Amino acid sequence: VCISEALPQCTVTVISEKFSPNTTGDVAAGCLIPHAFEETPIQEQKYWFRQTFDFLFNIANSAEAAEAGVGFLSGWQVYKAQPEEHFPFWWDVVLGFRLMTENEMAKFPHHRFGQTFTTLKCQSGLYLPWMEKRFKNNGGDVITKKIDSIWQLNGKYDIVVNCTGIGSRELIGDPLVYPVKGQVLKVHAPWLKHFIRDGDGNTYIYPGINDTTLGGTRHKNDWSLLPDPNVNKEILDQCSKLEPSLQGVSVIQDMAGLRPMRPAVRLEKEVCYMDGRKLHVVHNYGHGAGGFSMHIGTAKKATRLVEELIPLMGSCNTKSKL
Ligand SMILES: Cc1cc2nc3c(=O)[nH]c(=O)nc-3n(C[C@H](O)[C@H](O)[C@H](O)COP(=O)(O)OP(=O)(O)OC[C@H]3O[C@@H](n4cnc5c(N)ncnc54)[C@H](O)[C@@H]3O)c2cc1C
Ligand SMILES: O=C([O-])CC(=O)C(=O)O
Repeated sequence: VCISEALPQCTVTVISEKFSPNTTGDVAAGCLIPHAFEETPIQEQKYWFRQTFDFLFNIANSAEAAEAGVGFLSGWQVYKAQPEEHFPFWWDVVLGFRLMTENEMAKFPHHRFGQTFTTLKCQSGLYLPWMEKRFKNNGGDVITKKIDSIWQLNGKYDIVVNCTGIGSRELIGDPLVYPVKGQVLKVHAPWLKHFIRDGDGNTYIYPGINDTTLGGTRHKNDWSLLPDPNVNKEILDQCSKLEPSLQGVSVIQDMAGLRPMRPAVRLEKEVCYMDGRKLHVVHNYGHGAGGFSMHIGTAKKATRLVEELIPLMGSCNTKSKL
């Protein structure tokens, strides 16, 4: 979407094995709360988060909010022990961040410290199709296909933008990207209006438009996309401890997805060579547990990298194909 809007001189084709509702993003809670990447400078992560927040803030305030599935969500992040940082790097990007009062903490007898703020949430089942429509309205083309080698694209496209998430492990042979399986439950709990997240990241409750997402698990190097019924029980138990009104709640669906974890998001240009052939690639993958929180910031950077390559294209006087 960012490339097709910023670089109208290019024709853009999205090729993917799976589209919504069958992507990692469809499993995600879609809440904007960043997870820090160890090896990406914090100022850069903050900038990506701010760009993403500003983009979704505008959608949430527009007449398109309902169709796009984007809205504000307030809530509590609570900790069993004092966290290292009382004010995380993103505190002044979200709205109204403050520490919780003793009175508020009384709701969480097992926790000693808390933060409260308003952030944004994307209902992925609405947001992803809305983005796809926006892309097609810009003239973008969509093809459903698995790519076994990036060289399949050589000659057909001038630049390849690699956004394959965990697929990059096989497609690009990147050993740094690995799966962290996450399982969530969609439940019917319309009385809940605030999110509750344990700061350890292992228990969260995110009210959405049509349902509430309960999570979440983090199983490193587990490639299975099948939800585990025992884990469902654990999620319900943990979430009911945080929010006792969830005891006996009716479960609509269970889902699992693979977070494409990496020490840093890979956002860079690469020139690949094979048998005398040359292919320009822009990588944009490895968003781990923060794909929603950072997606517009990283997409804008990928767009700038593509823009830098355009003058090098033989066909730059006509239309570049991506
Ligand atoms: C349980 C859970 C909860 C989460 N909650 C949040 C949250 O609240 N907030 C947040 O910011 N993030 C959250 N995330 C993380 C977020 O979902 C991911 O960071 C994000 O979805 C990654 O997006 P992506 O487009 O890079 O990868 P994906 O969504 O996996 O998309 C990659 C696409 O590439 C395609 N592909 C891969 N390989 C190939 C190939 N060889 N050929 C063709 N196509 C290919 C796939 O079919 C897929 O469509 C959560 C994740 C999980 C699992
Ligand atoms: O941690 C959260 O609050 C949601 C999330 O990003 C994940 O499960 O990956």
